[in-house]
Amino acid sequence: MNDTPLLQAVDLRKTYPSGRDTITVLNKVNLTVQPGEMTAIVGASGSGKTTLLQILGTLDTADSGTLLFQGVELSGKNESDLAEHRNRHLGFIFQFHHLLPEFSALENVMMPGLIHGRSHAELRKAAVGLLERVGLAKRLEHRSGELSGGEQQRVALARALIMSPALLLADEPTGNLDAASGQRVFELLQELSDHLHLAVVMVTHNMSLAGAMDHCLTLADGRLCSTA
Ligand SMILES: Nc1ncnc2c1ncn2[C@@H]1O[C@H](COP(=O)(O)OP(=O)(O)OP(=O)(O)O)[C@@H](O)[C@H]1O
Repeated sequence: MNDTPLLQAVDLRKTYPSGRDTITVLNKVNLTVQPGEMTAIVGASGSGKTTLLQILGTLDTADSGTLLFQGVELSGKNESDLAEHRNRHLGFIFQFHHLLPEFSALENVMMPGLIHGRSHAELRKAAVGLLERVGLAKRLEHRSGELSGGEQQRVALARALIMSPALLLADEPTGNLDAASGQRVFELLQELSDHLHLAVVMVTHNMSLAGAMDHCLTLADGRLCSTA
């Protein structure tokens, strides 16, 4: 059996300049994510959760430490290789979802696949399926700028999943959803994790969701620890 972790972060350190000083946001952060595992990251505002997620997604770099994906070190790769890595393996969902407001929900979800040359018919089918699963079957042709905040967040989730990523990095994906929609999004992620081995690393302030995931880790004082 291949037990190479999907993602492994070793001794990540990240500092930011702050006036004459530097602040250490991450200090020897270690994290291992196996295929299909759901990991919650919780912590106080400003503790570095978003910074960590961005580094795990290669959207930012650590000052030191190692990041491995399927056993391959990413640290030395150039930007075009990293972009290819993100497109092939990662899905992102952030609080600010960056949908294209003039395009329909369906077009927004299909967009990443169209850019990468997938067939229109196959993509449309997959996008419709995902939008149905996030409860937006009746909003396919709505322009995304005319959807509610929660609906836009669900479109963003469907878009993040259209390329069948191995790892979804999610920053507060249920933050602006009502409880029922948040629960539905969470159940969809659980189903994808169970059936398709989608791994999820999710920053959340929702402790009941965090507690329902395989692992719940707290970021505090630059360190990541198991939540008691
Ligand atoms: N580009 C930057 N330059 C300087 N400081 C930064 C930068 N980005 C983040 N920080 C600082 O790093 C710390 C961690 O920020 P980060 O956004 O990762 O926290 P967070 O845990 O995600 O917070 P929240 O829960 O409020 O979203 C904060 O003190 C923030 O001010």
